[in-house]
Amino acid sequence: MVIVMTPSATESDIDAVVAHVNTHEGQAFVSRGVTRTIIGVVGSEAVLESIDASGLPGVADTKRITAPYKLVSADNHTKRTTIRVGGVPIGPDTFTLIAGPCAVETPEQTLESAQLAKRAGATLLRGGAYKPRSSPYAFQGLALDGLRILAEVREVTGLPVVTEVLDVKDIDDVAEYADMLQIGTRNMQNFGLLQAVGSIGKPVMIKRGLSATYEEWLMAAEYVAQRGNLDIVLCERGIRSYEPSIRNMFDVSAVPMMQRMSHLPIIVDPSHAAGRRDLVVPLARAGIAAGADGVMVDVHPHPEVALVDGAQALTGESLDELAKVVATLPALLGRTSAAHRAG
Ligand SMILES: O=C[C@H](O)[C@H](O)COP(=O)(O)O
Ligand SMILES: C=C(OP(=O)(O)O)C(=O)O
Repeated sequence: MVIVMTPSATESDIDAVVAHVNTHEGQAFVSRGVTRTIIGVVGSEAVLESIDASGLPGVADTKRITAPYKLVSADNHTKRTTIRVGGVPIGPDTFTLIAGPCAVETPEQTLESAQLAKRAGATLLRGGAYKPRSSPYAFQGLALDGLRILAEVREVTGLPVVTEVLDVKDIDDVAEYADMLQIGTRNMQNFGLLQAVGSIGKPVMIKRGLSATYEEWLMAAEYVAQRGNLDIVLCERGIRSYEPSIRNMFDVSAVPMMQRMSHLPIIVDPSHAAGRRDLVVPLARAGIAAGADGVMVDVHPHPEVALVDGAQALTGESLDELAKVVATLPALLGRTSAAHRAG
């Protein structure tokens, strides 16, 4: 970490900062320049976490340069990044709705879901062909057949496809059909998978791990970036909590925090956070209001017979309600809707 002093900082301001660092068991190295003084601070992660010098007299800025994630860090980025998925932008100036079925079940169900999604304002289609299920006896997805269905539905609707890859052995297949590859919550720290998707040159969405800290999440993104791929979208999807009436605890702070810690786009998935239809739109509203660059939701034409996560799928009135929110709220916050732009 470095602490940058203002040009008018006095010797006693500098001494006070050094004393502050020392009382937190850090080591301070004072470097005096022509116009200002910079204090380098060395210490363990915990020590650096505990030192907050930002409010001390004469301090202009504090910068952590010891972050274990560097390429995805906000440091040295004056503007947050916009990435493109099949021509659709995701970034700070636009708002992107990604919607579709949790799982690809049949060609008809996928097409109907995509049409519902598009009508609600989605410009990207989500849908899982490889499903990460808690039970090995639960529906695991249609695999390659599911990918082919997604590609057919893309042809008909024009919606680029976001779909999950679970295993390194499937990356080539998924990359052949997908416009963006999704790393699910359960694989956020599957480092071999992260490195492998980082090498294929297609956008990657990284969902926050079930109990991951912000730093762990960004280190996961760093694994992808380190392989040369900076086209990464972060997705907050709720974390494990002790509250049984909701599936996961939607962490709205993750949105502004990711925007402070990283230059990458951040979207939210209120469906997997809530696990129940009646909470999806309120959580989507909260995510958008907090500054999310997009929202990803599950939709299904007949949730009562869905093979995965029917309880959280939007349909009918709940989907209409979401459509109203995405048509109005992002614009109020100065965002334009992310229309498809080729190239
Ligand atoms: O996207 C859906 C996931 O595969 C699903 O949420 C997994 O959860 P479950 O297998 O515990 O139902
Ligand atoms: C499995 C999914 O989500 P998560 O990894 O967040 O559970 C999904 O989006 O299909």
